[in-house]
Amino acid sequence: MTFKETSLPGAYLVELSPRSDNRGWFARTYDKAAFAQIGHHDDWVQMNHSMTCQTGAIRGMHFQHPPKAEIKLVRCVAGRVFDVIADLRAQSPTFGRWFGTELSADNGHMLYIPKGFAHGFQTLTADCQLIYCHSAYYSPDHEGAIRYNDPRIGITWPLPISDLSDRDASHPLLNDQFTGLTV
Ligand SMILES: Cc1cn([C@H]2C[C@H](O)[C@@H](COP(=O)(O)OP(=O)(O)O[C@H]3O[C@@H](C)C(=O)[C@@H](O)[C@H]3O)O2)c(=O)[nH]c1=O
Repeated sequence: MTFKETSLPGAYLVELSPRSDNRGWFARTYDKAAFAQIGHHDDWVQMNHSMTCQTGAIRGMHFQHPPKAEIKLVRCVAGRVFDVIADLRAQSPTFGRWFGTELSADNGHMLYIPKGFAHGFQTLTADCQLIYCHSAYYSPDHEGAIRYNDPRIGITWPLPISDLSDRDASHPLLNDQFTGLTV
């Protein structure tokens, strides 16, 4: 696997190195020693799997507040998604900026998302499935989110929105009082 740092420091696109033969291919998706090279030493304590039916659906933009802030490793295993992170780290030189990339079952890429980032995605095909590794347990009391269309972040989504949960449609917009997350 190879790690390519994104435009947001500490967030990496992880490309797999599949070995192919007549049967198909085999690829390592996590390697503790390899991830140590990018400074990752936490354990994964929870894995989640989601399926999103409609093309154009958005889920996000989610994070967990400290002390339950979490690192995520996200991979698309069916379909294609436009995966997005927004840097909410208080001391970050890229605070408020976003990064988006395509994750798909075909390209096998993963996105490594440090603590202090909001994460979301838009499906580019029907029936998209994502698998997440998390460094912290789900904690409803610490759930945080920013609105997918927050003008202070300005994410450019590739498709018209076909589906969005009521909750994701109503997250509060950022304001001057929000100076970032200390993680
Ligand atoms: C995230 C999560 C949700 N749930 C429950 C809460 C709810 O009843 C149901 C669906 O939850 P949500 O609507 O939050 O699902 P979803 O919108 O898919 O949430 C996910 O969005 C993407 C963008 C992320 O980054 C993930 O970390 C996660 O926040 O599953 C768990 O039981 N455990 C979990 O870890």
